[in-house]
Amino acid sequence: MPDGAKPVLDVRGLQTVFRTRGGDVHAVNSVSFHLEPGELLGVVGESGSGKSVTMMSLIGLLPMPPAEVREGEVLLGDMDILKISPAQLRDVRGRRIGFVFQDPMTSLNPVYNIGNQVMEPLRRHMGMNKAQAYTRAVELMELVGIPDPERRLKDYPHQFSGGMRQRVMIAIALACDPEVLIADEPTTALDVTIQAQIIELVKELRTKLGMAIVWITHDLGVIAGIADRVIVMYAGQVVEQAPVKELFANPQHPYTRALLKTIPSVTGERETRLKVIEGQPPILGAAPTACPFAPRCGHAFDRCGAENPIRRALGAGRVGYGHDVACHWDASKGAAHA
Ligand SMILES: Nc1ncnc2c1ncn2[C@@H]1O[C@H](COP(=O)(O)OP(=O)(O)OP(=O)(O)O)[C@@H](O)[C@H]1O
Repeated sequence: MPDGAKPVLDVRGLQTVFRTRGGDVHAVNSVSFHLEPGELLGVVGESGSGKSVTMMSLIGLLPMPPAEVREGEVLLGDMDILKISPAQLRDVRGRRIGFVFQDPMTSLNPVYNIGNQVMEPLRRHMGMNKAQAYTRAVELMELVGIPDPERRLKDYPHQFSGGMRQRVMIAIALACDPEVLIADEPTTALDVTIQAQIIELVKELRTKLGMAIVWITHDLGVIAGIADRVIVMYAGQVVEQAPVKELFANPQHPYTRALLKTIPSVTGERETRLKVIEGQPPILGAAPTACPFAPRCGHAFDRCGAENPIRRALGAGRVGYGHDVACHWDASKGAAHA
């Protein structure tokens, strides 16, 4: 997409706080990113970096309270979906934005058969009658590679394997032909072979259907195989953004560099973790005023403890397009920014 063309989804300055008895938790701190038509945007970061809370905030799936979206805009086309009514949001969610989560067992209702659950969004959002919804449900089951769809629609979630349940979730997410699909660690609970099959399926569906996808994972190895562009999150902030090849070839942020070193490598028969990043991502009681990665960073200097760096573009581009990073240390020069 040329710089300046209209994104499908444009998230600007999103800030989400949990109000807990122990005080506020600043889970999402001024997050901005956009999604281009048909692209697959990877969102990476360790557990607790704010990936899920960001996505749940923007589709209104967080329990409020304790969560509170304090600031930001989420533009889906021209509509700010943070400002619409709960009923309108329910319609957007499911019809224009589909989502798939990590554990399909908790997302599927155990007391309804699969047919009911695949047909539900078609009847609710697309106004289909029972016969139309059934025909479309059979098509969807075929689309996601579930054999013998007519028989399988009568089955209940517990009669499906983990991988097949995730295929059902994808069928439900795609039922209304959404513009955006949000997949939050969709393969984490699955074993490696099934994981690879689901990733292949999503790649195939993307080519066939052309929707834009946000794929959340802590696994950069997965991202390398599927994403067009990546945002790296730390402490509820975007710390780096780049096209996938650029990110792997020329990582700038010390956190991204450390994450890249944690990609498992296969040595003989054994998978080894090369290096783990020492320490933990912080739980923030206030919006960060210093660089939240500084305590774990080998390049930190005075300024990092005093000022939270804002994202700056590498080269002539704009932040959010091309390559940008939020760091006081200039990786290309191996020195602090002037
Ligand atoms: N209900 C809640 N109450 C208080 N804090 C919460 C709540 N849910 C999430 N958080 C906090 O929000 C921050 C971001 O969590 P989030 O789940 O978005 O991280 P994540 O990057 O998606 O991690 P994971 O990969 O483990 O899902 C964490 O510090 C977490 O402790």
